[in-house]
Amino acid sequence: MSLHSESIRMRTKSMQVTSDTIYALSSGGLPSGVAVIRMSGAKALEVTESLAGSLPAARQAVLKTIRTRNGLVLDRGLVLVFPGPNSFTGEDCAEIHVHGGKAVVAALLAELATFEQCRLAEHGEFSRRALENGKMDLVEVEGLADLISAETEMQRRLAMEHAAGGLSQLYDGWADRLTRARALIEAELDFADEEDVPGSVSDLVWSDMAKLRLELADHLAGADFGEIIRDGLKVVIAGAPNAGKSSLMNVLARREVAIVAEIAGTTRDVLHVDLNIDGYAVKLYDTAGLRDTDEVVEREGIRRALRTAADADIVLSLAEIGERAQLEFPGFTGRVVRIGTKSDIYPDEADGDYELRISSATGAGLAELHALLLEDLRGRSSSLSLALPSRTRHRTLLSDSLEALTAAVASISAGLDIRAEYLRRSANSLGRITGRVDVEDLLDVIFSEFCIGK
Ligand SMILES: Nc1nc2c(ncn2[C@@H]2O[C@H](COP(=O)(O)OP(=O)(O)OP(=O)(O)O)[C@@H](O)[C@H]2O)c(=O)[nH]1
Ligand SMILES: [K+]
Ligand SMILES: [Mg+2]
Repeated sequence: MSLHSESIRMRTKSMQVTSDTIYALSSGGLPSGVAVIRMSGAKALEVTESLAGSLPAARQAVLKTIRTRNGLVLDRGLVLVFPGPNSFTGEDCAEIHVHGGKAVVAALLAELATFEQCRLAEHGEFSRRALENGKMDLVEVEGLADLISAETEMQRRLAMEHAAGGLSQLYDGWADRLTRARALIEAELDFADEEDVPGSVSDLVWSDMAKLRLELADHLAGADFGEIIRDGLKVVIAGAPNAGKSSLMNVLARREVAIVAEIAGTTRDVLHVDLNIDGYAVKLYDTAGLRDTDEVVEREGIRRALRTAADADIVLSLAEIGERAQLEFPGFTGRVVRIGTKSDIYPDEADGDYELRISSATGAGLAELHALLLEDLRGRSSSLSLALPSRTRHRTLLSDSLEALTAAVASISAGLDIRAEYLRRSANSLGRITGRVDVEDLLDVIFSEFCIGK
């Protein structure tokens, strides 16, 4: 077993480790044209053979009649086997593709349950086994989960980058550089009197580490954008009562999400819809109109409105063009877009000082609002690459790694052993993102690049 899977096994020890063969309906809701039932574990092939009469060649789809052990025909369908370790989980795996009728699938699952040591898989258990067997690292598993829940094109691309190992490759590459630097330093420390070690490698090491520090900082700066792609851009509609906030929400959502009325103070709760703006997920919030009031429920609504605005990426501050309201959003440091509403009844272009003038009634200005949001989104990324961190977990560990690397580079007057220790910590934090360890690599580099074992 590799050190990698060893470390993951240790980390996941608290999880249930069993030798059960698991099965599940891996395709979506029923009824459907085809339903895929997946199996993984020691008995997967034996069970498949029992159901299909014989086993197809590895990784080849063959049409079979699927029967219970009593000879009752369940269905005809494609059968595939993936003997381990060349499978998704690393264990023996099989797939049976049957017709996606509820009774067909129920009958097949019931038959599977009759086999010893076979049981229905728990949530994510196939992926967990793949992780435990070193088939995927943590970032890839997270990416796979994101890929399955992706609803917009950008979410899909980001998830694909993670699931396919793009991000892991980056982190592994950096961890290798840190390990190499440490190896060179350790060699200088331990074997400085031996001839085979280059005299002073320090300059090379530290200039590469300074470069790596910049790359890491640059990458970390992309976390904001990565999180916005994954979680959606938070856009909050705020403004005075009757400014037309709920009307805008409804027209952007293309359905009657919020109650619209002439009565000021109609909206109390924070309402929310998910939009897809050219492939980007946008979370749009409608909030209570902001004003001084003694009414208890409305006051609570206003408190929630301000709290939601404080958390926003963008606040759309709406005011009826004739009203000229000036609003404050305490705690919010992002972009406020001042929007004048009901332009259909205020045709004078010179009225008020607004970035945009809209009418939810006629649709005027909505294309410009759409363009503004899209431009804002695109402006948040400095590169075209989607190898971006997208979770708080990534951000925290990358910050730890950067902090340690910064300390290593900056501690010029400290001993090499101390600086090497900072490098170790930096690599360790990267390794914790993907779930890899680097001890073995360190030894490999030391013993392969220098003939110090003489
Ligand atoms: N002419 C015109 N009327 C509008 C427009 N947008 C909204 N209104 C009207 O303005 C009134 C208030 O609209 P709402 O969307 O409920 O306003 P709001 O900002 O959500 O109000 P509160 O929830 O009470 O804070 C309603 O009578 C709407 O029909 C518009 O673009 N043009
Ligand atoms: K209203
Ligand atoms: Mg409203």
